[in-house]
Amino acid sequence: MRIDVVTVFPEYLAPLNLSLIGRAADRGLIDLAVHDLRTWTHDVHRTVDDSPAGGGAGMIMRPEPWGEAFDALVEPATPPHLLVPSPAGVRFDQSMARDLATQRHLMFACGRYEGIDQRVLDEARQTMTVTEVSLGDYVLFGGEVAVLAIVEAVTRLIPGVLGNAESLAEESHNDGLLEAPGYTKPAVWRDRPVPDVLLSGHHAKIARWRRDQALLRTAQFRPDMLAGLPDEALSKADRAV
Ligand SMILES: Nc1cc(-c2ccc3cc[nH]c3c2)n[nH]1
Repeated sequence: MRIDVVTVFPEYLAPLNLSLIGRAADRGLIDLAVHDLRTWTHDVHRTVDDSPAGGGAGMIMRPEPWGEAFDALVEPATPPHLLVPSPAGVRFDQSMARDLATQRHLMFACGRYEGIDQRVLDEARQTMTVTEVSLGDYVLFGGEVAVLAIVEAVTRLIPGVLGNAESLAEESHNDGLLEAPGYTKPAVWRDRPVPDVLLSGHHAKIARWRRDQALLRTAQFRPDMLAGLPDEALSKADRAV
C-alpha cells in the first residue's frame, strides 16, 4: 500500500516513522510519504490560506496549492482514495479500516484553519474517490491527529505488519464485540488474583470464559454493538450469558 499525507505540519506526522508502522515502511509493506503543502506555494510568504468568501471568522485554505499537490502526487491511471478528515465527515470505524486496508493507494489531505476551499474536493472528485472522514463528534485544530489514528488503524490490518495475526482475531471490534479483560503474571497482585479459569490450562473453558466476558462487557459498555449483531453471530451458549 502507498500512503501519501499532505499537511502544513509534516512534523506532526513524525510518529508514523516509529514502532510497527515505521518498521512496516522499512520492510516495504507500506510506502509512506508525508508532504509539506507549502512545497506547492510560490510566494515569498508561502501562503496557504486566505479570508473566507462571504466574510466570517477565521481563514480558509487556498485551492491552488492543493490542486498542484494532487497533480504532482496522483497517477491518473491509478488514482488514490482521497481521505479528508473533517468534523462533518463519515464516522471512521473498524469496518472502514478493514476496507481501506485492502486499497492500493490512500492519500490524506490535512486541513487546518476553517478548512479547505470546497472546490478542491469538488475538483478531486472528477478523478478519484473522495471521502470526508470524522474521528468523532468533537472538533480538532486540524486533520493531522485524525490521520495518525486512521493510518495506524489501517496499517495494522495489512498482512505482515502485526507480528501475531492471531491477536487481530481476538481484539475489540473485530468480531463485533469488545474484547475480554486481559491478565498476566503475577498470579496475585495486591491481593487481586488472576481468574482461576485462566490458570486452568483448559482451553475450551478459557475460550468460553473470554467469550462470556466479551458479551458482558459489550452489553455493559456498548449495548448498541450487541444490538447490531446479526442473529447468526450469537450461538446458543452466547444467548445463555
Ligand atoms: N473528527 C474531527 C475532525 C476534525 C477536523 C478535521 C480537519 C480540520 C481542519 C480544521 N479543523 C479541523 C477539524 N475535528 N474533529
